[in-house]
Amino acid sequence: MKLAVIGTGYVGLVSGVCFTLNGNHVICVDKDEEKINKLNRMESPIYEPGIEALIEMNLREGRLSFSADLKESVRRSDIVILAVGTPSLPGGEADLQYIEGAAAEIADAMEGYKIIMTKSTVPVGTNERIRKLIASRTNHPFDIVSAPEFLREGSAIRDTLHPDRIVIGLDNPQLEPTMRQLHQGFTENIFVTDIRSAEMIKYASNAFLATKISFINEIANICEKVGADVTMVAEGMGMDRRIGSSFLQAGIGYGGSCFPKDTNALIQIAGNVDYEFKLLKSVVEVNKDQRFMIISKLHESLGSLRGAVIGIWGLAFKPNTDDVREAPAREIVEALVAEGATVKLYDPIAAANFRAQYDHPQLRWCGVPEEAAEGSDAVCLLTDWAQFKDIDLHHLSGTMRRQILIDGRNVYSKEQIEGTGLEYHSVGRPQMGGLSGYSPVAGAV
Ligand SMILES: NC(=O)C1=CN([C@@H]2O[C@H](COP(=O)(O)OP(=O)(O)OC[C@H]3O[C@@H](n4cnc5c(N)ncnc54)[C@H](O)[C@@H]3O)[C@@H](O)[C@H]2O)C=CC1
Ligand SMILES: O=C(O)[C@H]1O[C@H](OP(=O)(O)OP(=O)(O)OC[C@H]2O[C@@H](n3ccc(=O)[nH]c3=O)[C@H](O)[C@@H]2O)[C@H](O)[C@@H](O)[C@@H]1O
Repeated sequence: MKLAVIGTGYVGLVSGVCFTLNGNHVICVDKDEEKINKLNRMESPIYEPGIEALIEMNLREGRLSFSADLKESVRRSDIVILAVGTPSLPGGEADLQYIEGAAAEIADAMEGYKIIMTKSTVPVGTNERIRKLIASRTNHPFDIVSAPEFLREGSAIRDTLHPDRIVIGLDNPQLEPTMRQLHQGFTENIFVTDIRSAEMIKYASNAFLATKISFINEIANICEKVGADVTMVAEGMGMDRRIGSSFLQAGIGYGGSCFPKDTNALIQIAGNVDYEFKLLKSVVEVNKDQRFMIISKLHESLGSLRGAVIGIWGLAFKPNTDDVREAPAREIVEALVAEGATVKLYDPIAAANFRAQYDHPQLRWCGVPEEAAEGSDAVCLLTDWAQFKDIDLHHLSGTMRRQILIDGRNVYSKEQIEGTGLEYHSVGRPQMGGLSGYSPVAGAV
């Protein structure tokens, strides 16, 4: 089959490249000519392990091409996939301007029957809006399919090629065989449903995962006060298959381009039909507060932060990505600057993106994690990059002005901390290192 994928962000590029692997011909389209030029030079505009090798292989084998010409690409395709952004408007609801703009361009380019498949995350009813919009601009026949995407940044290729499930929302049952053929080899678990339910499955899934994270973060906050260890609690909970062990890692909360945006959008979707989604509102509120736990722990150890030097390890919203969209690090760094600290920042790949969005005379940019720690009063680990696990903490402690390590992602074990001389604080675990162990608050036991 011939596909045109509109938008070369994570979703468009990764799904476009992966659709070539089961024999389809794919044109990845973007109106951003800079991105298309980069891709034609076999350079990926996104950081995703393995993507450049796949681009190179498929370009060479002639199954993949890149174009800024949407009209021509649509004309040459049987299936047109919408993978443009749906960012948040100031009120939280999804901004559909890119979806509507692309749909109008597709309609104007059509010269025959097309399947228009939406991979972007869109509010319930959007695919029907797309249908009306296209029908108002062309007499050519077409069908609409909702195919929400569940990939994660950093493991996007594996998630696409080996998904837990593929969700397909359609109202023309004759499309089902084509949809199965399109996804052939990815998984047998293809869940076919109606369009509105497919749209809702995407928001409900992201909201549920965000809920698990905020839930375990609140349990962690309680664990700290009662002397329990949240990593043990999560492990013990996760053994119950009804609960599951994933997304129970306590820390400084979720960030990224999707959970914050999609939870707010679902609150709005509910609000539009006069339903107050109280649970999800709390999930968002808990997440907003959780990052400031880092600042509270710094206050506990250092008192005032005026004149303090704080090292920051990790700026990306999670490891294996250079994405800093809605990264908790941003507000933490801003708070440190506002309190008068000098902040030494290190991230293996996201520093340039972070700096492009936020810079300040109190910030010092570091090339290695040890440099960010040197002369610091405290180091705060905000992203669980694998490299941090292997740092020589004994040596590090000797280079710091005060030996305080605040681990916002529970990376280190008791064994790694013992004997380093570091006063170590993590999330929801009994205190280890320089200070004495936990002392239960009155009434807790
Ligand atoms: N980033 C992720 O990990 C995931 C994202 N999603 C959803 O997928 C959608 C896309 O997200 P990202 O891939 O992050 O997108 P992105 O926002 O990074 O990129 C979208 C691209 O579309 C292009 N574009 C916009 N209008 C266009 C037009 N009319 N013609 C051609 N190109 C156009 C833009 O230039 C941009 O390069 C969103 O709805 C998002 O919620 C879903 C699952 C995972
Ligand atoms: O709709 C989307 O865009 C995507 O959003 C998330 O994917 P992603 O944002 O790439 O990253 P995750 O791995 O889900 O992590 C999100 C955030 O939650 C945090 N997290 C995750 C898991 C956990 O146990 N604890 C935790 O704090 C991470 O540090 C990160 O900040 C979903 O996992 C994908 O299924 C979905 O397709």
